[in-house]
Amino acid sequence: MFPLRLRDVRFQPNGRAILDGVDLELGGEGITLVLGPNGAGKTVLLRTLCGLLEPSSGSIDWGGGGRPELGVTMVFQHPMMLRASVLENVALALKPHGIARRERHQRAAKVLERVGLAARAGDSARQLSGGERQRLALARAWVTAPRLLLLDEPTASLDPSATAAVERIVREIRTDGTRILMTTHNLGQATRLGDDVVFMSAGRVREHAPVQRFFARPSSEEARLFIQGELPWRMNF
Ligand SMILES: Nc1ncnc2c1ncn2[C@@H]1O[C@H](COP(=O)(O)OP(=O)(O)OP(=O)(O)O)[C@@H](O)[C@H]1O
Repeated sequence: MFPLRLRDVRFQPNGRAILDGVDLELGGEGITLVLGPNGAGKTVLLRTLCGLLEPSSGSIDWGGGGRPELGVTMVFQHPMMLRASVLENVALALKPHGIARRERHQRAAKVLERVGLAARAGDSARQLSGGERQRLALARAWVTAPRLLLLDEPTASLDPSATAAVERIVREIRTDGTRILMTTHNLGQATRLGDDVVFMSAGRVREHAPVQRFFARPSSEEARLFIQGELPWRMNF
């Protein structure tokens, strides 16, 4: 599946360029943070990689082949919970993988322990708080051991302790061998979690750099201004 190469990828519904010629290459390991101002096309990029949106033109090369049917999973900013128990929400994610019901439940129970939701296994998933929902959504993805996990602002509406819990889980998923591509507006989070940064604006990738270098010496003026606009806010708290 890797290296994953995007060449001149465009998404232009009704002629408006949402992705305006994205070039990007991703190796098989680590956590890549996708940063950029509102409307830059970050979510659209993730949805395109997930197969939810079809590019208007350009090519996406998954390590020499097409997008694998299983192995790419996306967790949305506001994940939908099935009207079922917490355990069932996780176990059902394994159904397309052809795993028997009993084993689905066993694997789901193990993952729920890892995200700190074992005690809630029998509760209705729809009763969970925002932070618990995000942890459940991550468990649903993790249980399938995806090769690539796409996370769209997973901590956008969470308090600091729920955010820290999600960050810990994301690190563990990565340690288990999953490649992660994640959007965030939290620059502190980017420095805590990221190996590298993809900076987007106006539908294009302007910069792709190791996280320290991006924050210390952004190569574009636009990235520098973006960082300056955000960092004082982060440092005041
Ligand atoms: N399926 C779609 N069809 C047409 N336009 C879309 C579609 N999805 C998103 N857009 C538009 O594409 C632009 C980029 O949206 P996107 O959600 O990718 O931005 P973003 O960088 O994730 O921004 P934010 O940081 O605010 O979440 C927006 O103007 C949005 O309205």
